Amino acid sequence: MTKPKVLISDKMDPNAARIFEERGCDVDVITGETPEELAARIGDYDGLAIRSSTKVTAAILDAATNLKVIGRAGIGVDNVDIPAASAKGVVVMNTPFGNSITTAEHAIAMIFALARQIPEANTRTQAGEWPKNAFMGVEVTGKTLGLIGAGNIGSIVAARAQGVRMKVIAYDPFLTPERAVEIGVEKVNLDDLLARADFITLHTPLTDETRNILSRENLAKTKQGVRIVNCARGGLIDEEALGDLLDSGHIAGAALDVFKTEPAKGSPLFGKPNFICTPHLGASTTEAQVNVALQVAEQMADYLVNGGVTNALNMPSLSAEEAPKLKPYMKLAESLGSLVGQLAHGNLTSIAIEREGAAAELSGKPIEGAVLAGLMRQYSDTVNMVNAPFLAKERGLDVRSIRHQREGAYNTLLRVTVGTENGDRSVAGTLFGSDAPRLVEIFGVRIEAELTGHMLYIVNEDAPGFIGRIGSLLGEAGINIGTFHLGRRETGGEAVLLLSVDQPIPESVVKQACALQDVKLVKPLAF
Ligand SMILES: NC(=O)c1ccc[n+]([C@@H]2O[C@H](COP(=O)([O-])OP(=O)(O)OC[C@H]3O[C@@H](n4cnc5c(N)ncnc54)[C@H](O)[C@@H]3O)[C@@H](O)[C@H]2O)c1
Ligand SMILES: O=C(O)CC[C@@H](O)C(=O)O
Repeated sequence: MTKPKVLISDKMDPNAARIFEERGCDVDVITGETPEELAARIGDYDGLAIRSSTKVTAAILDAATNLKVIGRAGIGVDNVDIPAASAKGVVVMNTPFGNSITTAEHAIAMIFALARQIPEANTRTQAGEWPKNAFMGVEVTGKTLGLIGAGNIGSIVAARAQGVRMKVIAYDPFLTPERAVEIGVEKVNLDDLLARADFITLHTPLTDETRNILSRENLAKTKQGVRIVNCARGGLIDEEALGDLLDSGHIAGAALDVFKTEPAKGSPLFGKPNFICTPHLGASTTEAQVNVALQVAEQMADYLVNGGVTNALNMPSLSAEEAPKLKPYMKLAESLGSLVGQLAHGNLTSIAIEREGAAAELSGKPIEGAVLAGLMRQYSDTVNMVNAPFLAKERGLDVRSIRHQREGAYNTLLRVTVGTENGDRSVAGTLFGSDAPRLVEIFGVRIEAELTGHMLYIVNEDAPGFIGRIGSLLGEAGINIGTFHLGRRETGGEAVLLLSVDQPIPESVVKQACALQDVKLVKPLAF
């Protein structure tokens, strides 16, 4: 088997390259390329490991003909066009926890730097001024810290701030009352936070809801003398309004690690005495960079080599432990999806995926992704588990996953039912042993067959002599039959024949089969 190839395109701790190699991937480290250079190179790679400098745009993804996974060594993925990646079937992963402590510590450092004006005092002292009377700081003890966003980083900031005896209030619409109690913060609304906080720190992603959350209007609602820290994302604060309120003295100080436009090389905030900044250093500690490099390489290699999915933003997680258990189900699910896709006529309006017995104990989402991939392959060559759910949604397909606790005739069973304008059509399959997928029912007829390679599906009237006739036809056409499976609704009723053959069946032979006595339908299949 050829080794998966990974490109590391941003400066990353060398542990990442080592892990990729140890896990069986070939790895190249090529940083600092222009988008055009990256686009010209990316077609060779199965994986792309990045930090924040590489911008994975739709144009890069268009050129990424082999790409299967993008791994962000860090949290924010605003430099990746996730909808475009999903549409191309590329998994996007991040490392949501590896740099949280480090970034929270940076926010705390900014709070202290602002409270005691350390950067400016340092500069002027080293300039020989000894400006002892120019600086009067504030204590943080007893002050109110307002968190906007109380997720991973916000809650670590809360714990550290409580350690220095600050009172912590938080605005986060997704923070449950129980979690607020657990992390010891008072949950408040945004106006309340703006009115009460002596220090405000931001810890949300940049979304349509959070963009400009500290707008001119909201900044004006803050307490006189407030100090503001942003180590989350540029774009959360109106930088121009911030500058005006720093000048007017309404805001006593501001510390930014992140800017609306990065690299920020000429902000109007620069040079203001009560403004301090760092060049997006929130995650820049040795510990955090080792953490995220190790994690991203482990996760990406796990996906490329074993199919395990961790911390994906556009696909359900699948542990490396669960991945091998799910593997035969994925094959079964994809074959069943493919079978209904090939056989159901008319517009598909809905699909139901039922799991029973042992299958009911497994994660439903990956199985759903595999069924949809099999089904949608009728419409697109580039479909896979990542983009199939998006394609299905685009086509307006109503997708339902159902988990049954009932005992059935099989230890484990998957049933796929599609709704068409001609009614519902359903197929079902099981695993023989622990890993051999088998079809067990097709449109209400019991039949046992392995869905593999080229097959021929025939519906006929159950009558003597038919099997001989179809055998002779295929034999005369030089087509070798591999396996032969029969099922019927009732004696003398409708019968189903499913046979595997060693080569594609020519159209002329299909036509001859259609013309045989008692035949109602002939359909070549491919898996
Ligand atoms: N400066 C850096 O180098 C650096 C390093 C790491 C992370 N970050 C950034 O820090 C931010 C927070 O990271 P995290 O790991 O804590 O993320 P997280 O997802 O754990 O937490 C984000 C929190 O924001 C909340 N939120 C979402 N929408 C909101 C809204 N409209 N109003 C208020 N709260 C809202 C969410 O409920 C969640 O609790 C991210 O933007 C991340 O990219 C920056
Ligand atoms: O990689 C970096 O240095 C920045 C990381 C940070 O912005 C993140 O979102 O994880």
